[in-house]
Amino acid sequence: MKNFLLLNKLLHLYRTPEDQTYRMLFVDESTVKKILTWENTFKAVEAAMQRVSDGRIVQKPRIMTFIPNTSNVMGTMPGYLQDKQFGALGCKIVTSFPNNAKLENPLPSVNANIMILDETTGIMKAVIAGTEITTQRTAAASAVATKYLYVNQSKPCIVLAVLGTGVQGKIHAEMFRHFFHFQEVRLWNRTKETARSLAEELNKKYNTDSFKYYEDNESCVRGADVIVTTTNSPVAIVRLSWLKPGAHLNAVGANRHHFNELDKEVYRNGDLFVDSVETSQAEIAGLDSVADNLKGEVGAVINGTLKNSPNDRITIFNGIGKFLRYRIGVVPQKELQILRL
Ligand SMILES: NC(=O)C1=CN([C@@H]2O[C@H](COP(=O)(O)OP(=O)(O)OC[C@H]3O[C@@H](n4cnc5c(N)ncnc54)[C@H](O)[C@@H]3O)[C@@H](O)[C@H]2O)C=CC1
Ligand SMILES: O=C(O)C1=NCCCC1
Repeated sequence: MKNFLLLNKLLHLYRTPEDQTYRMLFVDESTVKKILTWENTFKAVEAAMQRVSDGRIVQKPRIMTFIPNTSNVMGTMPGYLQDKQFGALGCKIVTSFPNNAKLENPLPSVNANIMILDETTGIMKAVIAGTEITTQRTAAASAVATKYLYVNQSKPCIVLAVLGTGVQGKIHAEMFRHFFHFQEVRLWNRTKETARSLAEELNKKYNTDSFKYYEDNESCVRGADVIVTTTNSPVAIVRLSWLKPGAHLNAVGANRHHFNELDKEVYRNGDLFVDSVETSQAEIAGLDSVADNLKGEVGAVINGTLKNSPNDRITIFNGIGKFLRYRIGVVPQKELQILRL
């Protein structure tokens, strides 16, 4: 207890030679939830993607520490983003412990904290709880990619299919309906009951019947305009023959098995976009096998330096190459104002 109090005191009162009263701020999850909106998260991620592609970001591939004999992993993601509104120097630590959901008192499987440092002195200014930021930022990255690779091409936004209804599945279903007004949002999950109860919860929340629960992944995907995969599946859950020409996919899930949610044939017959070619090449195992289909960065499409795919091509956004830039990029203006206090 004594140690805990001491640690707490040290954490909250960081002394510097210039300013003996410099205080470090801790922004907890409930404060983050009050500050973040889907709109400002979207804008921050959009800006971050652009900065990646115009070179105003310093960021090396994340370091993943795998815990032996488990599927648990800790990711360390340092970086610097130069941007008047969203910029910062910092590091996110995120863990993915898939069995947290099975605990007697279940916890989210993905948990994160973000350290923000002063860019002129290098002194730590704040620790921001990063779980909600990670949740929203990941879905916003898929939404930005979908906007620029699909929606802006005047393609239909009638049916959305979401495979996997955990934390990411839920936020993708809600955020995509919010931004793109899908008439039908199909939900599939390995444990059927989870998808059924999420459909029920969201229909109630939005007073609608647009959220539909599907018993099998094939019927969920067939006929969908946009597909999102948010699972830990080590085997393909989407096949090429189920897809409409010109459909768009966001592959969010899987860490060590990056390409496994989508069948290889999907990659071979689609155009693949990432958030950062450099970090994706370093991180995505097997990227070489589909290198011919890697078109480039979403940020380059936004910046107008990369052409979009023809309308009948399948497009894929592989969300695994994005690291700290979004964690930093997603710290919105209001939060930075708090940090400056
Ligand atoms: N690219 C990124 O920046 C991020 C990626 N992720 C990844 O997205 C995925 C989902 O994350 P969360 O929703 O936070 O996790 P979660 O634990 O809330 O949900 C996991 C989902 O995967 C499903 N699932 C697990 N094993 C499966 C299998 N063998 N086959 C089919 N479905 C299976 C579960 O039923 C559940 O729907 C994870 O792979 C996670 O690592 C999550 C956050 C950020
Ligand atoms: O980038 C992230 O954030 C995550 N990536 C994979 C594991 C969960 C969080």
